[in-house]
Amino acid sequence: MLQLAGVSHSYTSGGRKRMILKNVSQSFQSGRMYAVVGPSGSGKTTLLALASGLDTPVAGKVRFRGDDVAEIGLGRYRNRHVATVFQNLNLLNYMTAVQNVVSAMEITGARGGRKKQRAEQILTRLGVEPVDQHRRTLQLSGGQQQRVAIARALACEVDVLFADEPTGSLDQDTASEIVSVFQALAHEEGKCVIVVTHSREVAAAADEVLRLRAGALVRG
Ligand SMILES: Nc1ncnc2c1ncn2[C@@H]1O[C@H](COP(=O)(O)OP(=O)(O)OP(=O)(O)O)[C@@H](O)[C@H]1O
Repeated sequence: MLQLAGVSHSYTSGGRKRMILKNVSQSFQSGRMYAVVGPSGSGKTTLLALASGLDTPVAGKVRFRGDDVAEIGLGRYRNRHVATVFQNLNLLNYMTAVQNVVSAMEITGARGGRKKQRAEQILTRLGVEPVDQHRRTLQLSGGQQQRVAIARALACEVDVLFADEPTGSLDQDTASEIVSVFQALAHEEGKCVIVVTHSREVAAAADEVLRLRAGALVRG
């Protein structure tokens, strides 16, 4: 489904170049949940940015179903095939949960009518109660906001879902519920779910744990 082939990346700051990822190769399959772990600053978010088409590696390729995403076009790849739940969620807090999901459909150019009904269906599937679907997201709990952010990401029928530290601000019970949502998306809906996390519980729930250290990505 998604493949990193010899991916390297560096940043230059203060005139010095620092290699963050060194010749990383890894395949990601549909129907599986992956956890990317590693110490702070090891390059987890960088890896996510490259794999999700937000940035281009300095060397190597990111392939989606065999095609180089640079050739698909990063914008098209991001719009049609992948979605990301960012750490800060990026919700429009003055809007309701449903309006947030509908606006994501409009921004990404989702086709078809009945957007509101489709948004309600996605939110219901993710466990947001009907009464909460029509409240402003500002009034929702952290766990509910996280579900709305996932629903927004799923507003288009994407194949790959990325999440950056999705349980960082949640209590343990709510975090477990969100982890179950990711597992269900992988195992029941066949999505490829890639989660960057510091949490042992999230890592333990993944089908595969990938560890970043000194620019290399290793299993386990
Ligand atoms: N745009 C940038 N310009 C320069 N350096 C950057 C840039 N983005 C990230 N870095 C540096 O690259 C390194 C890897 O950052 P990254 O955010 O990928 O790590 P991380 O593993 O996600 O860290 P954390 O767990 O703290 O979120 C860090 O040293 C960071 O300061």
